Amino acid sequence: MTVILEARHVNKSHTVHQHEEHQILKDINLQVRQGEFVTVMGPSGSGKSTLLYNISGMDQVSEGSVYFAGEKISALPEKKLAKLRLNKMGFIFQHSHLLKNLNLLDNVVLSAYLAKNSSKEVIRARALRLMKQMGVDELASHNITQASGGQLQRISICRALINNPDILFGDEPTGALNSRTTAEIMDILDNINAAGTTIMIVTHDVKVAVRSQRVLFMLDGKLVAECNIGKYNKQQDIKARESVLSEWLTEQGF
Ligand SMILES: Nc1ncnc2c1ncn2[C@@H]1O[C@H](COP(=O)(O)OP(=O)(O)OP(=O)(O)O)[C@@H](O)[C@H]1O
Repeated sequence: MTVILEARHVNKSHTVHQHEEHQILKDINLQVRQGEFVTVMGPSGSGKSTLLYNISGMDQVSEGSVYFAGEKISALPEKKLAKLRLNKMGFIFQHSHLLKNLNLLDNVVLSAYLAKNSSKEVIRARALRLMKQMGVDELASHNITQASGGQLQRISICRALINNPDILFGDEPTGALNSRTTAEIMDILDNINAAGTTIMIVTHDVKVAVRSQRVLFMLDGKLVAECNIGKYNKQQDIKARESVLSEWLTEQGF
């Protein structure tokens, strides 16, 4: 299958205490195939979020290269990179980061207005269609204080999908949700992945990781292990997948 995202010998350092260099990512080599659903796990502080931000072009690697759909994005000027992120990538975070001075529909359409690939009418119709699919269309004219955490996360998924991205990145997208809402959001992500969108998310939660095809494990800035659990299908016994993954995580000392 085609590789959509690749990291080659990626290092990332931050300067701390004025001159001291702190190396966060250490020689990361990684390939994500088109249509895959990959999760990244590991202890707090191991570098999971840093990995996500550096391979999605949200942050700049210190050394090494990142390729997206065959193009070396780690060398792109910021303007070109921003355009590529806008058109080809979607992002969801632990907290929805929606704008409080816009209603929820306007939050969803904003990045499509910026991308200017379609008319405003077409974009609004697509946004309402997405919001309907996610069960939040009735909240279109509400603001962020008038929706629950789960509803806001559905809205941020609509926002991430509005430009029809090839890949969806998530940094703890269910981290602030209860277990029932987590399962609902994961059902949505399963469907998005089944429709062809590649997904890569960082999570602490086995119940989230169990939905992915491949789990990468990070320790002290390095990718140290991976577990291939195969594509999740709704007929499968989720408990069996969970126990395979939990056993593997125990082996990693998690
Ligand atoms: N901008 C920065 N400047 C200096 N250090 C940073 C910066 N960003 C992250 N770090 C450090 O890099 C390390 C990895 O952070 P990161 O957030 O990537 O870890 P994580 O595995 O996602 O952690 P968590 O699970 O707690 O979210 C931490 O020690 C953190 O303090």
